[in-house]
Amino acid sequence: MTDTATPVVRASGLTKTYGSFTAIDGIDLSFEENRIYGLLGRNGAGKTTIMQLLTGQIFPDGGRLEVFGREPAEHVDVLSRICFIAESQKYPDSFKPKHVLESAPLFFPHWSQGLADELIDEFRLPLNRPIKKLSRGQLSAVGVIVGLASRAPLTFFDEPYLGLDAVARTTFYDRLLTDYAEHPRTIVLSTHLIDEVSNLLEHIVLVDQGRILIDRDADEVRGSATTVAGTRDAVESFVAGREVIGRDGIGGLASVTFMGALDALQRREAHELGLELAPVSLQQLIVHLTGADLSAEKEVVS
Ligand SMILES: Nc1ncnc2c1ncn2[C@@H]1O[C@H](COP(=O)(O)OP(=O)(O)OP(=O)(O)O)[C@@H](O)[C@H]1O
Repeated sequence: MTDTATPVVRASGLTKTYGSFTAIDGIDLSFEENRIYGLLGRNGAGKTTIMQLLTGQIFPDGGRLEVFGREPAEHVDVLSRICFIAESQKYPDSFKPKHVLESAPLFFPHWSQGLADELIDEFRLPLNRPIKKLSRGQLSAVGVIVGLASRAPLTFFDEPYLGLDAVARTTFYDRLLTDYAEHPRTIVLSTHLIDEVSNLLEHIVLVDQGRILIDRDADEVRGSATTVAGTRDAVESFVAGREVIGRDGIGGLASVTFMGALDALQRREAHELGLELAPVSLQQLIVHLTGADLSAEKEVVS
């Protein structure tokens, strides 16, 4: 990887309309090689549409798009480097998981059978059961296994966790991180479980109503807000006059998140008041930036 490498995805002014409705409104986007991107946003924001455009499944109505330097829909060699795990992947009626997993290596040149076999065990996937009889979580596991074992240079997961229990989701996140460390590639993860995947994400693209609100390094996004925790009175006096985006607490204890970072002096002041500076919840930040007000919702006051 070099700094001058061509981005894996480069889009400018990308637009997609459905009749008079503009689903994607002239966005600019660039995905670098070997990074994990979080594509975040509320229902209907345009996340799936962006992924469908980037994977050549639908055509843009305007703008320019290059994936691995080429227009994706028209180049088989580009498509062979992409894996897209859709939210509700459809399979032929007669298919069993073993059929999916037998055919996947034909599509993905970097396929790892060893990783697929380990994941089949970890997700306890019944290989011989008809796909239409699988539970929702087992169906999601099929997609997660294909997405990870494909080791495709550009892998999209569109809300891949539907029905997966907490253990299975943790397996997915852990395996994604360890395999990514050994086999770096570009991964784009669309999810609503923002806090759960927060530590995986290196870069955040926040979409709202077909436009991009944030396109920034995840640490920078986290650094754009601060959480202080301690006794309620001390916390409230410390945050007075600040732009509060989230409150949490119980009894005399409170934790409040506000926009902005603290300088060294303000950090010392917080320390002297007995306040702790805690990591910011990315979810709180995103909810705030996309318009909903959670400030009262999460507060637990006894
Ligand atoms: N084929 C279509 N015809 C008309 N409108 C569409 C079509 N596909 C998507 N849309 C609209 O485009 C917008 C973006 O949809 P999209 O599926 O990309 O959202 P999303 O961010 O993935 O949402 P969610 O988180 O709910 O899956 C929505 O308002 C949706 O109703």
